[in-house]
This record gives sequence, C-alpha cells and structure tokens, in this order.
Amino acid sequence: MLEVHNLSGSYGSKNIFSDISFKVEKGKILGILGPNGCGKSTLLKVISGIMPPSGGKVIIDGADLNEYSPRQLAKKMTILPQLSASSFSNTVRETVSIGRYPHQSGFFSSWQEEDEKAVKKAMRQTGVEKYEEHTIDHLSGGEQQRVFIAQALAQASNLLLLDEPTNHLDIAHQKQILDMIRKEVMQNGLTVVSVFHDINLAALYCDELLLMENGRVKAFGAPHEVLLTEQIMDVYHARISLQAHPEQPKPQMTILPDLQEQQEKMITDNSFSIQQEYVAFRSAFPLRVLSSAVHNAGLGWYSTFINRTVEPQYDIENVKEEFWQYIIEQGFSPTNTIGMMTAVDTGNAVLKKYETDFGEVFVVVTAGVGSAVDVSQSYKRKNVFKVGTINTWVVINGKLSDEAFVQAMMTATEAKSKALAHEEVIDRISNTIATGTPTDSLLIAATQQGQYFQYGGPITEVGQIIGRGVFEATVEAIQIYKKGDS
Ligand SMILES: Nc1ncnc2c1ncn2[C@@H]1O[C@H](COP(=O)(O)OP(=O)(O)OP(=O)(O)O)[C@@H](O)[C@H]1O
Repeated sequence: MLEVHNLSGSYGSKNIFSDISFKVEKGKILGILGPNGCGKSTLLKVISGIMPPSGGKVIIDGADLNEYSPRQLAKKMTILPQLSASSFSNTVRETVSIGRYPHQSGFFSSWQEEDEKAVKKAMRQTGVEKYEEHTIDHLSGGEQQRVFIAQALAQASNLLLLDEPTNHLDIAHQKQILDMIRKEVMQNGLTVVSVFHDINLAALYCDELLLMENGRVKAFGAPHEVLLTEQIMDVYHARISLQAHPEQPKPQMTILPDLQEQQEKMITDNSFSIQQEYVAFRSAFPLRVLSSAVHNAGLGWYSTFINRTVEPQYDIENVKEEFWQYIIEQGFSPTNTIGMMTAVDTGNAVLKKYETDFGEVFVVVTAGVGSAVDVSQSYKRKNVFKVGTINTWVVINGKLSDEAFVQAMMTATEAKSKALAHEEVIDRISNTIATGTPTDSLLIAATQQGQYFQYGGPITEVGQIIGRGVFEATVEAIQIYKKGDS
C-alpha cells in the first residue's frame, strides 16, 4: 500500500530526517513514535506530498507520489495535520463536507447522495453530529479535533495519515476514535500511518511501530519488538518500566519518577495486632504486595492487611462485596487493604520475627487443617469449598524484583507443605500426607527499600529466611490448631 524508500526531508538547508525506509501493508496501522522535534510531523508532510522530499521516494499502490494529480492523490490519501490554534468560522457540517472536495467536479455543485451519506457517517462515527450547526470556534479543543477526524474520514480515501489524532481528547474519546479507526482498518481495509506521543496507545492500537531519533529510524517492528525498556529509556531519556496489558498481548509502559525518599522506612512489630476477630497489619506507608487474598489479590501497593475470622459455614454469594463492606466497617480503606479470611480463631495466629543482616522479616500464620488435602490426590475428590485454611503473610524489609516476588511465593508454599508433612497432617480422603488446604492464601510484602533481592528461591539470602520462617510459624500454628481440636 505505502512504501517509503530512503526518504529525506529538510527545511531549506536544514536537514530534518534522512534515509527513512519502511512499508505498510493494506489494512495495517503504523504508529510513528519519537521525542519532540525528531521529525515525525515533517516525515508525515513529505509522505503526504505537502512538502517535497530532499531525497528518496514515496510509492502509493505501486506508483510514485509524483505520478498522481492533486485530486487523484486526495482520493488515495488523507492527512490530518496537528490541530492548530487558529479560529474557524465554518460550521461543523461545512468543515466535514470539505472532506468530500476531491469527489466533486465543481465545489458543492455536484453534491450527491453518496457525499451526504459519507458526511453523516463520519459525523456519527466521531460523535460530532450534535454540533452539526455549531461553528468550529465555539467548540472545545477535543470537539474540534473530532470534527477534523470526521473531515478526514469523510474523504473516504484508503490511506489515512494522522498527526497525533488523540491530542486534546479525553480517555473516552481517545478510545472511541481509536476503536473506530481500528474497526475501519479491520472491516474496510483502511491503512493508517499515525504519529503518537502516547506510547501506550500506540502499542495498543498499532500493528507496527517506527521509533525515530534525531531524524533517523531507531527501530521498526511489532510493538513488543520496538518497546524495549533500554531502547525507550535511551531515546526519550526517561526511566520507564514495561508490563503486559491486562487484556491484550501488548506491552504498556509506566514512567518511573526520580523522586528521592527522604526517610528510610522500616516495618517493626508495632505494625501487627493479633485479635480474636482479625489479625491486622497497619503501616504508615504502602508496601509492594503479591497475594492470593480474597480482597485485592494480585500485585499492588497496600498499607493494611487483615485476616478475619468468619463462621465455618460462611457462605455468601457476593463475597467480594461483603468483604468490601466489612473492611469499611472496621475502619480500613478498601482500596488500600488486602483481605483474607479463615474459620480459625485469629487470636491463635502465630507471629514470628527474624533478625537478618538486611533487616527484620515477619511471618504471620493462621492454620486450620480440618479440610487438608494432598495436592497430588485432590483430583479424586469433588470440589467442595471450605473456609478452613492456612493463611500466610511474609513481610520483608527489603526490595524484591518481580522474579523474587514469585519465587518467594514458591519458597513459602514449599515451606508450608513441609510443615504439614512434619506435623503429619493427613488428607482424610486419600489417607496420604496433606500439602495444604483447598483455600490457602499467601501474601508476600516488601518495603521496596534497603537491600535489593533479584531472586527469592530457597537458597537466596531472603529465601532462606522465608523458608525457615514459614515452616516454623506453620508448624506452631498447626500445633495450636491440633490442641484446640483435640
Ligand atoms: N517550517 C519549519 N521551518 C524550519 N524548521 C522547522 C519547520 N517546522 C519544523 N521545523 C523543525 O523541524 C524539526 C522537526 O520538527 P517536527 O515538527 O517534524 O518534529 P516532531 O517530531 O513532529 O515534533 P513534536 O513531537 O514536537 O510534534 C524541529 O526541530 C522543528 O523546529
């Protein structure tokens, strides 16, 4: 569809970009990324024919850009430049209608039903129908942007060149416009080349990305090939971190601010309180937590954790909502609290403290093993939900990598299973040594200050403490449970 060969562009003698080559297939979206002033808009202007190249060529559908007349080109390709601050006295409808110009033999003289349909469809797609008779200068920046996108769509060409199409748009309209463009691409074979400042939106919506630096191509490829942590940090001179998008197989980045903490933050025993109704952990600052809790599971930052006692017959349809209410009633913040539940008396919780070279590590365990299960034999039983459970917290004064968090979960789980074996806890169905209960929960929390741990396996410095601590606390908690049970 679009081929760019060794393209260069300059303003007079000032060279802006050089030797840029890439191809975009029909029905694809290419995103152009790069820092301010690296030449993205100028590249778009040269591709569209607004500016002549200083070298190289642009091929559209097999023919050189120069071979098209301006009207032919306007039917092939539409450019939506960056929105300028100039004032416009045309109505929305008139502005969108200008997009039909290449399809007229004389301006407005041969207005056809097809033109009317295209204008109406474009206004509907961009949600500007309701402003149809308003003049552009009476619209907000975001509304104006949508009108110009409508104008570009009304032109109904096969190639759309967009310069920051989501500029000025709120998140709902960013999503609406980009979803709509993606749909046009997929259903009608539209091809799009778009400049983006928002790297996450570009990764989410584009098939391929072209990353520019100082007028040159730094990288070209699928989003996961171009968005590499070191590469982005290098080009933009900003610290970032990349994660997976929660729904799409696309990378997303987060800026890492260079904010210096004034004080060293430490967790001490004062943060824990063990009561009959619940075990609570309260910190003056949030910790990074990975957990399988009932409330706020997953990876996040939280300052409070609670492990509450519920009736053994606790069976509520909407557990999440009930837990949310409970947290509020106890005076905690539901968005800042991790919540677990157990049928055992939390007054029997075991709290253990381990002094290490890097700081203190705390382990808290409540254990109810009435419904203990051997994981290797569990396929033999029906899936019966019981609240009798082993809940484990590990709180570390240290900084864990993502690998270390996951490995810490594994290390703690293995230590728990070893404790059950040590206490000869039996799976009553299979009559074999149990490895846990059907509903165990685990929480690993770290202050993310002080010593850094890349790994958390059993023989790492932090893993050794986790292994020993979870084993000892679980053995003790099981012994207390057995005493109460007998
Ligand atoms: N009309 C012009 N005459 C001379 N230099 C210009 C002109 N327009 C832009 N430039 C310069 O060309 C360089 C590239 O500008 P361009 O607008 O292409 O960058 P960009 O990557 O789109 O930047 P941004 O992200 O800030 O929009 C900049 O240094 C800019 O100052």
